[in-house]
Amino acid sequence: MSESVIKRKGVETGIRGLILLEGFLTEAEEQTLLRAVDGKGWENLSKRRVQHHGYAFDYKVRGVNPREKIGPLPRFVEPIVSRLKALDDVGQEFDQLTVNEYVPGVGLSPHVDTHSMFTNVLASVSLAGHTVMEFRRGHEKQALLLPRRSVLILASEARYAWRHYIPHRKTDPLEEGRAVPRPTRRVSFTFRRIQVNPCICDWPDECDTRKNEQLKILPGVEDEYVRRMYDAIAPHFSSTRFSRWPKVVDFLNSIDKGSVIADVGCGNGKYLSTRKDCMFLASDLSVGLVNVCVEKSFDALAADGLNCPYRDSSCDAAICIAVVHHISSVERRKRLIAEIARVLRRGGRALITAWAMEQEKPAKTIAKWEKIDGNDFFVPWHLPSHRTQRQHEQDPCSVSKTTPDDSFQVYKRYYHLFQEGELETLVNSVPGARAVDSFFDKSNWCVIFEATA
Ligand SMILES: O=C(O)CCC(=O)C(=O)O
Ligand SMILES: [Fe+2]
Repeated sequence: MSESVIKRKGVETGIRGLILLEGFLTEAEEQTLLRAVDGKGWENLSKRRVQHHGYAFDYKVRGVNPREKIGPLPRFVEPIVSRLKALDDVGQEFDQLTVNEYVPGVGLSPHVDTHSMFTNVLASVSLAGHTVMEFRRGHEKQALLLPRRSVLILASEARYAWRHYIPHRKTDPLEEGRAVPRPTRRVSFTFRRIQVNPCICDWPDECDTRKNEQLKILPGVEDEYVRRMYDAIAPHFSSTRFSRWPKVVDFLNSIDKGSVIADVGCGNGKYLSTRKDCMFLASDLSVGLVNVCVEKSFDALAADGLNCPYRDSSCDAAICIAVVHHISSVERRKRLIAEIARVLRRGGRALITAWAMEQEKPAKTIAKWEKIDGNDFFVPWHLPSHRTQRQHEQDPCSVSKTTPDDSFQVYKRYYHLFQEGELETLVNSVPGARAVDSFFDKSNWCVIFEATA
């Protein structure tokens, strides 16, 4: 088909970068494509059937692993892919194809195709029947009929800033108040091109690359009431932290000899000598605590657990003890788990522990702590004045208090306390992590998870 017979529409929706080309496929081409996909295996999702070609699609990350290429796109789509490439508005080769099959009542939830995973242009061809796709950006909403054999091209603003979805219904209200039933079947071919570089689009609010960058920045509360607080109290804190928790020791003892174990948030390094036959990669956000480890002749480096300085799949096991409760948002807590899962090899296990809301002696703990909001608290640390680094200086993250016999500075420590089930849910919400055990121990919630990717 020559480009001249293609009727351009969609620009009138006011969505910049959206183009709808009607009659993009001939009836013969449509039949060929449908026969080809029907001859292949479908994957059943909860409501629709799908096929993925080029790269496997992972719905948890709404994208693909660029290293897991299945192969080139199937031969039967080659003519379509070259015709799309020849269009001025496309001008690129596609290497990933998702085929979706919809029956009446089944739609697609609002989403923006993951910025960091795919390039600037997406193309979706409608076969076997039409649908109505809706687009949302803030309070703006537009509906567009996608006729059978048309192709929808989403580029720039339409691709990056507008959410698209197909309402889950059996009829669509079209113009003049007419209710038009959905066809018995619609099959769409969505073509994308994998991208390996971070997204540099102009729409940061919908951009996962930017959101991830943002997550790397230490928020003020963690900088002041975690990092600097530990720097200030490190030697005193360390002098109170020598007993090792039996559950952590049990976990470490379950790991194979010769393993590489990441200790993310290693504190004063009290677990680093547990397994002489394994290698520990120890890190902590607090330089003060890292210095304590170094003074004990351990190797440790100052690094944020949300940016572990290790290669993917480089560790066999990990521990992250009493760290995640110091992270001040759900997104950042997820990022910590995701980082641990990333550095673990597939099947590698991590033990993660966090202080519980369900404290065993609430009168001595929660009742005395300063509630910030929800399950977030400031927990005091009393640092005797003779242990302060700068005895005459007032550390900005502490308040001085004087008792008749001694004087000390009180440091506030930020904690998000976990409720029953919360840590497990958090772990399971992270792609590539799956909780395999969960228990309560000494006012802590503990989860052992496995890296699945
Ligand atoms: O069915 C369609 O046309 C769109 C599919 C889609 O948006 C997607 O798979 O991301
Ligand atoms: Fe999409």
